[in-house]
Order: sequence, then structure tokens, then C-alpha cells
Amino acid sequence: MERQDDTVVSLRGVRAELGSRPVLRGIDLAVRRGEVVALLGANGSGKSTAVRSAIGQVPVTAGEVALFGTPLGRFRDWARVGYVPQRTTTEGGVPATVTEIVSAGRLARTRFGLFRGADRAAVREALERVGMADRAKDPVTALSGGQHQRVLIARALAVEPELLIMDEPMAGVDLASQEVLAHTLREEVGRGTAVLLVLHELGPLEPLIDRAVVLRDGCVLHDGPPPRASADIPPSSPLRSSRGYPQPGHDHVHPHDASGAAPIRTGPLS
Ligand SMILES: Nc1ncnc2c1ncn2[C@@H]1O[C@H](COP(=O)(O)OP(=O)(O)OP(=O)(O)O)[C@@H](O)[C@H]1O
Repeated sequence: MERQDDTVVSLRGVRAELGSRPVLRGIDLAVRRGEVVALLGANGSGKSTAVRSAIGQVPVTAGEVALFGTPLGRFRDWARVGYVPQRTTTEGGVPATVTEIVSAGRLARTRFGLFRGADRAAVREALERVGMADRAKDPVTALSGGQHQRVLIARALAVEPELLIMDEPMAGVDLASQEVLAHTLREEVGRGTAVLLVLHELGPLEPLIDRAVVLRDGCVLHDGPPPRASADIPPSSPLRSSRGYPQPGHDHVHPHDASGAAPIRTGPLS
């Protein structure tokens, strides 16, 4: 495919099926260096499948995926990519410790899996950045949902990625953890890391977001400025939920609330 030097991830005409059901029906999506792009859409619209196809976890049946200008099939430089999967509540096998999980993220930067001082320091720093250094030796099963999510983010940060892909990082996360995550992400963006974020709603990350791509039924419905709060969106707009009305609690939230503390905004795309 055509090489675009500032594009860190691109999907072109991507189609994917899960269990013989078409889930992505020809989507185009690109994130450029330094950009923060939110992937939005209703449940089941294909957001997770899109990011999983970007890193080769879901095979595509048509179209092209490239990372840093290299077609996915030839891409090997995984130390440039940090991935935070959608958190699942089920844990199988022997519970790993927090340090083990984060160290696994650092592996791609090591030579033959050999940890040096700099690797151990990177793991420690990643844990400090998400406020989990004091839980380093604990099994992840002893953590709350929000703490677990912080550890998954530390795992992605430990590789010192140029592209961070996160699937619903705020889902099921308490307010304190949300603030830690928003702060960490702000720092990461300040370092120049490009970010592709699956979000159910813009929420506290909204100020960081440069562009939003909205999926509906496996197609791109919108690619441009992030949608405003639902109060700003006319009822006829396709950016409203597919049911055509805002979700409970959205109407009264105003994006320019002058109350001081930034409101935790809920989005129109549930
Ligand atoms: N393993 C699977 N086998 C068959 N269908 C699947 C599988 N995983 C997901 N799907 C279906 O693919 C569609 C898209 O799922 P996907 O998880 O990408 O959506 P999403 O937009 O991320 O949704 P959510 O907001 O609920 O996480 C859904 O209809 C889902 O039921």
C-alpha cells in the first residue's frame, strides 16, 4: 500500500467477519503521529473488532491494514505499539502478579526476553504513573476493576509505545481511577504518543480528543470533530444514538458548565 510517513495506523476498506457474520463492512480509519482519535459507536457497531483487526487479532477478509506504513503481515516492530484490551471480568489460570503483567508488556523492548536494569526501571515507572507501585507484588485477582485497568494501562506504557491503542479504558472504572487514567493519558499525549481509543462515551477524556470516528453497523458514519454533548446535537443528527434520543442523564449536561470542576460528560453515542 502507499506509504504515508505520518500515519501510524491505517485501515482501508477493511472487512471482517466473526462467526461468519459480517462485522466490519469496509471501514477506513487512520491515525497520524501525535493524534488522539476516539472510535465511538453503539454496542456491537464493531469498535473492538476494528482495533483488534488493526493489530492482527481479528483477520480481515478484505482491505488493507498498515502500522507505521508497513502492511500488517510484514510488521514486526511491536515495541512501537501498546495495546490495552477491553477488560474482562473472568480470569483464567494461575493469577499473575501486577509486576508480571506489566513486565509482559515490556518484553517487546527486551533482547531475547532478557530483563536489564532499564527494563525493570520502565516497569516500575509505568506502575508509578498509574499509581499502582505499592501493589507491585499483589496478584491481579486481588485488585478492583479500576485498579486492574490501571495495571493493563501500565503494561501498555511499559513498552514506551509510539502508538497506544486502548479499548474502552474507562469502562467499569471508578471516578478516582478515571482521573488517574485521564492524567496518565494526558502525559502520554504530551510525550507525542498517538492514541486510538475505543470509547463508549467521550467522558473525561474529551479534552484530549482531536478527532472522532463513529461506527454504525460496521461502517464509518462520521470522521471528524468529536461530537458535542447530546444537548448540542439536533434530534435528526446521525450522531445521536441509533434510537434517536439521548441516553438518560445526558440532556442536562452542558459542555461549557462554568461550575469549576470539569464535568464528567456522558456522550450521545451509547
Ligand atoms: N467471537 C464472536 N463471534 C461472533 N460474533 C461476534 C464475536 N465477537 C463479537 N461478535 C459480534 O460482532 C459485533 C461487533 O462486536 P464488537 O465487539 O466489535 O462491537 P463493539 O462496537 O466493540 O461493541 P461494545 O460497545 O458492546 O463493546 C457484535 O454484533 C458482536 O455480537
